[in-house]
Amino acid sequence: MAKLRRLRASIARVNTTSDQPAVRMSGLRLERGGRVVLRDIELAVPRGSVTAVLGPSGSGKSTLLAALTGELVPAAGQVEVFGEQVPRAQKPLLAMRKRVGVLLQGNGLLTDLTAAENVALPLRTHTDLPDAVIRRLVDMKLHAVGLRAAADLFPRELSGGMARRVALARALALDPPLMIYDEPLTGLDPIASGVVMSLVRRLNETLGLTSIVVTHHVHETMPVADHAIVIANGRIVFSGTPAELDATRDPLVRQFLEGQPDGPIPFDTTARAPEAA
Ligand SMILES: Nc1ncnc2c1ncn2[C@@H]1O[C@H](COP(=O)(O)OP(=O)(O)OP(=O)(O)O)[C@@H](O)[C@H]1O
Repeated sequence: MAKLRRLRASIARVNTTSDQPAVRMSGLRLERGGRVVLRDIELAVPRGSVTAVLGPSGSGKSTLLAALTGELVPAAGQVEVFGEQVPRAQKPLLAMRKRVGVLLQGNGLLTDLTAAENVALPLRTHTDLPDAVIRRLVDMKLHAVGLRAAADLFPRELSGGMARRVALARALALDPPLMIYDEPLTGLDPIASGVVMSLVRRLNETLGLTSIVVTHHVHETMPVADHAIVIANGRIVFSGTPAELDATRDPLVRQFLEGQPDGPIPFDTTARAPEAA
C-alpha cells in the first residue's frame, strides 16, 4: 500500500514538472564589468519548443546564455532549468550542465581527433560505458546528423557545414533534454545554413528536446522557430510567434529586422555606455 502511495506521489510529481517550462527567467538583471547588460528579463521557454533569441551584436545574447549555463551569476532575479534554480556550487552545476547540450560558435572540435572520436569525447569523460557501447552511441549520433560516412574524417577534411553537424552530434552525445545553439549559422553558406536549421527542428521533434537558438540570422531561423524574443537596449523588446514578429510595427524591432543603422538602437552600444566613455 505504502509502495502504491509512493508510486502515485511520484507520478503526480512527474505530471506537475512536465507542465513547467524548460527554462524560466524572472526579474533577471545581468551585469558585466559592473555595467547592467540586461534588466527586467522575464522569459518562459515551453518544453518541446524551439525558441529563438534574437538581437543585434552586443545586445547581450551571449550574456543571457552565460546566465543559463551558470557561468554568470545574476545581479538580481532567478534562472530555473527544468524547475530547478541554476546552482552556484560547482558539483550540482556540473550535474546540471550535463543536461544542457551547447553548440558553441566555432564548433570547438579537437583537430587531432576524428569526427567519431570528437563525438565520443563527452561519453568517455562523463560515463563509464564500455567501448563497444560508446562506439554504437557515436554511430547513432552521427547518423542523427546525417554524417555516419564521415566518422573517420578529421575536422580539416570536413566542410564548414559538416564540421558544425559533427559539433552538433557531440553536443547531443549525453542525450541532453535542452539544447542551446549559440550562433549556429556563423560562417555557413545559405545551403549549409538551411541544412543546420532544419536539423535543429528535426532533432527537436525526434529526440523530444527543447531548443534555444541564439542568433542574429532572423530569416534563416524564423521558419523553424515556435517562439522568438528580441533583445535590444538592455531588455526584451519583443516576445511572440514568428508571424507576430513579422507583423510587428515596433520601430526598435523593425530597425533590427530591416538592418537599418539609424533608429532607436544605437549603432555601437558599448561606445555609448557611460563606463566606456
Ligand atoms: N566579460 C565582459 N566584461 C565586460 N563587458 C562584457 C563582457 N562580456 C560582454 N560584455 C559586454 O556586454 C554587452 C553584451 O555582450 P554580449 O556578448 O552578451 O552580446 P551579444 O548580443 O552576444 O553580441 P554578439 O552578437 O556580437 O556576440 C556588450 O556591451 C559587451 O561589450
